[in-house]
Amino acid sequence: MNSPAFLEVINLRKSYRKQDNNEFVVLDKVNLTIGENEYISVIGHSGCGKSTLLKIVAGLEKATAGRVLLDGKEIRKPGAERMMVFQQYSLLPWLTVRENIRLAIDEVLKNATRAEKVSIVNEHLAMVNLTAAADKYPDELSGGMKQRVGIARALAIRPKMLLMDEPFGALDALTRGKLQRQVLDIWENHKQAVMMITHDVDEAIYMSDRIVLMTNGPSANIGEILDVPFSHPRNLSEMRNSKEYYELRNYALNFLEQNFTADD
Ligand SMILES: Nc1ncnc2c1ncn2[C@@H]1O[C@H](COP(=O)(O)OP(=O)(O)OP(=O)(O)O)[C@@H](O)[C@H]1O
Repeated sequence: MNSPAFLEVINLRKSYRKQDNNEFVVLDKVNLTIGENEYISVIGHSGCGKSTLLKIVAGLEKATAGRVLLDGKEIRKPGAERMMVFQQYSLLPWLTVRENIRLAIDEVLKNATRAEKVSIVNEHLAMVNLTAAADKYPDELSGGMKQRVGIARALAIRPKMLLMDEPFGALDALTRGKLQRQVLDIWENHKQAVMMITHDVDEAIYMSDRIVLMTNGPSANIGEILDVPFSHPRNLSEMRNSKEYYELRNYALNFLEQNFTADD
């Protein structure tokens, strides 16, 4: 089932030095590969190190030991081939929707002509249904719209890999469902490697090809990786009517329950 490795996380360890000078090991012996067109979700209890893992892949944090390779090359710093979408929208409030997306394109696609840049902005505004809101400022947008700008901005750079840290976590259930569908539509049409952190087992099953279940920290690592047995494009109501859906859901929930500690 696994496609050839595009992202390779090899024996990754991340620790911090505590105030008493002892080492606090967040992640230890983490091994993971992600295929070029694969959508992976990472689930685990709060504080187990999911964001730390994502930040190391993004190049925002350094591993203490081990290696992370993208397309065979070691990741040492952030790069435009890996774009990050955060739970909080991180838009520049003094720029319009269009300008927020354009800024990212100006920074990364330096050789594109002005006309090409305008066309990329328009294409990505349309992709997330924001054409009508293009000239609005972030303050004038709902949470779901802001998150769509963040996603359009990340995709506009045409990254090889999309890194998302609970991208739907701050949204109400209805908006979350709509945005999950939209992101899945985009991904089903323009496949790329995705690593998405979520706390929501249903979201992980709906969207991803494989689900990475992390053990609790300290020294967290990968407990199990579950294959999601549904092909794309996916239909949520059909999936929810199937036995496999509930078996997988229960399996993942049981895993998380068994790894529950007093700190959670
Ligand atoms: N800069 C840092 N210095 C010291 N400890 C840190 C630092 N960053 C993270 N940690 C610790 O590493 C552990 C993992 O944090 P991380 O944010 O990766 O967890 P998480 O699984 O993403 O949590 P959540 O689901 O709550 O977002 C936590 O115990 C956290 O306190």
